[in-house]
Amino acid sequence: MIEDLRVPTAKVASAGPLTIEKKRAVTRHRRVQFNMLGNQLAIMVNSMETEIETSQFLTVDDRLGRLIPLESSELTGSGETLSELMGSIRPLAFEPELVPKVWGGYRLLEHAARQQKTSDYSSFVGGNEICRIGESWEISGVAGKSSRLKMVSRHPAENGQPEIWTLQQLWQKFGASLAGSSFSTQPTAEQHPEFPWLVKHLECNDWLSLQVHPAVIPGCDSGGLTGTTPLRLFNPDSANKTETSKARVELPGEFSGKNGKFEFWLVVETAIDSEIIVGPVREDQREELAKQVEAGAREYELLEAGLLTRLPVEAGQWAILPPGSVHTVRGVTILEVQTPVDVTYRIDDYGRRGSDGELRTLHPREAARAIRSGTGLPQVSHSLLWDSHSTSPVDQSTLHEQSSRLIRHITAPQDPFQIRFQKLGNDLQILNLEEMTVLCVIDGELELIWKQGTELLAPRDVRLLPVDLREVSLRSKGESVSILLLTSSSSLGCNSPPSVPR
Ligand SMILES: O=P(O)(O)OC[C@H]1O[C@@H](O)[C@@H](O)[C@@H](O)[C@@H]1O
Repeated sequence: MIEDLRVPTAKVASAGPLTIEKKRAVTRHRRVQFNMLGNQLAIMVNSMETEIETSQFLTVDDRLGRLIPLESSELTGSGETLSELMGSIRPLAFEPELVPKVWGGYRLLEHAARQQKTSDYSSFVGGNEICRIGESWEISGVAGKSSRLKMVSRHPAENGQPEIWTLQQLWQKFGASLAGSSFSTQPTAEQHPEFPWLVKHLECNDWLSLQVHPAVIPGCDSGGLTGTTPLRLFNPDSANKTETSKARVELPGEFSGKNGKFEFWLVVETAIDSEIIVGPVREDQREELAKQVEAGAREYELLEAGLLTRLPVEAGQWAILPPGSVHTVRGVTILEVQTPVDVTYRIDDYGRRGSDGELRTLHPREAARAIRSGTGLPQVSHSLLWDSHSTSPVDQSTLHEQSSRLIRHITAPQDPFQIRFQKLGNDLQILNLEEMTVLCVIDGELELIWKQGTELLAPRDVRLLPVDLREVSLRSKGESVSILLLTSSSSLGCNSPPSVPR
């Protein structure tokens, strides 16, 4: 039987993370886990030996249903600068967070286990049963899902436990060390600046939902949720596994406008049947696509109508998906960079059921609205999407070859972030950090050298390079290494393409 969970109120921000204000997260001898299943909050009650108490506010990590402390920039004993906090300034590594998905696989899980030299996979899924993992969040400042810094602080908290910093906390406290003073990282009355990028690895073993992301998250756009909704409790001990609580989630009537979700995908690995579906193919199809989506059209109908196109994909191709682009993909692992908006509207999910056994929710109305307010056509590299006579800006990247190095600028200056792909040889290259940079290793081994240290990075390793590092040196350990560099749009227009001096 489920005991009194004493959940007073929960505020839902979009369909994403919940913030629950409560003094006791746990009933006697039971651990309570929270999970967003579709549009419902599920609460899972596990028998536990010990009681977990917290006097803090909690946020709900809706990926694995774990409770995590609410973000706070009020950590104590932490030093005044990033350098003091960490002993010295260095590239920042974060704990990857694995997210179960119906379309996922086991490669991200295997990779995480290899990294930590463990064969206990269950530790990566919160002690739950091993399941398909679709996403590994590498760099995130998204509220309630902010990445945890791998390094332990030099200053243990008073209770002797090392402090665990999240990226969002670092961003708010040491924003200038990370990004320079041009970035505003302090909250104002109107806004609470989030870390500007979200970096994930995706393993899409099966098709993602056919989906679209919004250009703007308008008022009342709560992913289909309005008013209040009863909490659904998942209880593994009860016969029908679920019970309904009297507690209700209070949904805000309005969300303030927020910039939408712009996505970049680099295809890293493919299978035999790797394919991508995107649309609209032409601007003049946007309204028709929106109409059919609103009327509940399935993927095959949209393909038959020529409103979407289906293409084979290979490793090394990339896709640029501005808000309002309809897309899905299968048979790939992907490095994904996006603006930090965790809102997806599903058009078709091929009748799949989520971990709760229920059909995953579709959002035809919201999806149609997102398509109408789209800000550009989806682009897939290598001119695969449009034929060579087309004037569409299929491949807007510019290519520079310098001896053993190859540099490709993928994004356009007006895009919300800048992506640069580089292939390096084993001669030393100096990267001047004029702005905060995220470094992702795609293929090969990379030696990363900075003033006080050096580190050997492998494929799928991701590091945040604070601007205070000033410069790092890069060198391939083998014949060559492929890396992706992510920077902001701020300095773009002026010094594009940025130089990488020897
Ligand atoms: O709604 P599902 O199918 O789970 O897909 C959701 C996922 O879609 C992908 O395209 C990306 O946007 C991911 O960041 C997102 O989490």
